[in-house]
Amino acid sequence: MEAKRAAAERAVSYVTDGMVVGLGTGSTANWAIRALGEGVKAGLRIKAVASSVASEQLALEAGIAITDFSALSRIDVTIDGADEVDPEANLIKGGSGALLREKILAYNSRQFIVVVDEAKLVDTLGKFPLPVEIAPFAAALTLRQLQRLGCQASIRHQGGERFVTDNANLVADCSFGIIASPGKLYEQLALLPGVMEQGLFLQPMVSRLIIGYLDGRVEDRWLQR
Ligand SMILES: O=C(CO)[C@H](O)[C@H](O)COP(=O)(O)O
Repeated sequence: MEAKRAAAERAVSYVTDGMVVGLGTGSTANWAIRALGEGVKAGLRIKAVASSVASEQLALEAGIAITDFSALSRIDVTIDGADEVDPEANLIKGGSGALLREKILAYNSRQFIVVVDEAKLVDTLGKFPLPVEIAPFAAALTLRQLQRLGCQASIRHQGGERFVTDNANLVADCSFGIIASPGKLYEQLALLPGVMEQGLFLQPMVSRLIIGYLDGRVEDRWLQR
């Protein structure tokens, strides 16, 4: 918890007056939202856009005003977590099912800052099942196509019910074990009808990677974008 918090708080130190800030989703992003809320209470002036209903609620509770996606023409910085990070800073995201809005924010931000604890670092992506957001009406067909790519795919459930995203879609969790070529898989998934978004976030997308360690260290890597 402290490692996630330390990484998130370092990321928030890059937010300055007048910025439009994209808010990620998940426990690490939540630390960033809380820290931003403290900043706002102390006088920081920002506009924020949230990647999920959950993050929007937390932001409002923290005193951060939320702007609608449709009202934005630019996003200065988005701060978000990840489920896995490989040595090239390619990511798996979507553990909380917010991948579609998260990717729109990341792609449209001048800076995309990823905040993780050291447990998220991997040599090769794929141990964490890759979340893929799919259209509900064609779920069975799309699931079969995903399986043909060499994974075990299943529809995500929560509390005994199918998990429904904030965009009214479903999530297929795809266990590949090892993703030998993230670029090739990205293209294959991008070509599949019924796939609304995939949890692979490939470089060059991340502009800064901040890693919190259990011993209290924070590693802050600037990556050209
Ligand atoms: O992609 C995400 C949500 O869709 C999260 O950033 C990812 O699941 C990491 O979560 P946490 O910070 O709780 O470990």
